[in-house]
Amino acid sequence: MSLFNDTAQANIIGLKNINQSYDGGETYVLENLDFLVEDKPAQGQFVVILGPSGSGKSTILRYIAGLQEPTDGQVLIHDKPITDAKRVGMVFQQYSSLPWMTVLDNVALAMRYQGIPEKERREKAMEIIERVGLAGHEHKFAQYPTLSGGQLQRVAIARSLMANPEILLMDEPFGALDINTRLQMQDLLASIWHEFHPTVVFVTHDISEAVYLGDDIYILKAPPSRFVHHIHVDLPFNRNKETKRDQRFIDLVQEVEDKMLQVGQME
Ligand SMILES: Nc1ncnc2c1ncn2[C@@H]1O[C@H](COP(=O)(O)OP(=O)(O)OP(=O)(O)O)[C@@H](O)[C@H]1O
Repeated sequence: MSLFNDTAQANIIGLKNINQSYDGGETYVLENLDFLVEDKPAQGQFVVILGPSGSGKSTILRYIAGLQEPTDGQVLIHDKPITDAKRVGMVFQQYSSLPWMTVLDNVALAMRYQGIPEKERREKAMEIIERVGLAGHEHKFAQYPTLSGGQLQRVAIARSLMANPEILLMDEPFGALDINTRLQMQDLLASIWHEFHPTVVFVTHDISEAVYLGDDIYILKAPPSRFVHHIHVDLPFNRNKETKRDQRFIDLVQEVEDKMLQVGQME
């Protein structure tokens, strides 16, 4: 039985029958992989991908961003072959800002190629800088240690939001942050998501983070990888610190952990 709802009217993301080899077909990182994300316009959704190290999570994000084509298979956005990934934003674990530019210039740059006048670009950039909690830092260079790791990830999120992405891809965005900053960033992301409601595809190794942020969690097995589990997160829409003490949250974390242990033992 498919893990995905293939009766959905329309999918915003469709990976179909994907095979990926990096050594000319001797071994496959991904084999017969499908990944469908239903289109929920004006509502968005938050999908989390978990899987062992090397199971192809970043590879999957690169397909959706249009940065890489699979060895075989189809990559569809809105049920059409991916042609233009302009409305796909991406945030990586490593800071993806330009360190020789200020925070304001980094954020405004995302709109430079859209033909929007500079004054308007800067005003819009300042709104988003304020939204991610960086007001007062806009004239600093986007580099460490002028800004902390958490602040640099705020810049990366602000940059990605500027383009008003329909799809936001996040590859372990909080993986390098200390625990307090990580928790703050999770709440920032959750509130931004409620406001902008893009479709987020989020990769993490942190199970508690996956359950806290996700609507749906998909788990990859080790290579040759494909998705082997789907867990729907039936927690309230608005989550906060209290949610993590809720018995349902604790049970879901346990369920995901059991499934991760199980995939670790799969051939
Ligand atoms: N361009 C490439 N050339 C060769 N091998 C690659 C390339 N990109 C990825 N791989 C290999 O494919 C496998 C999957 O890589 P990928 O980065 O997608 O996994 P991941 O699940 O994101 O890993 P991690 O959790 O460790 O970040 C790894 O074995 C990696 O070495």
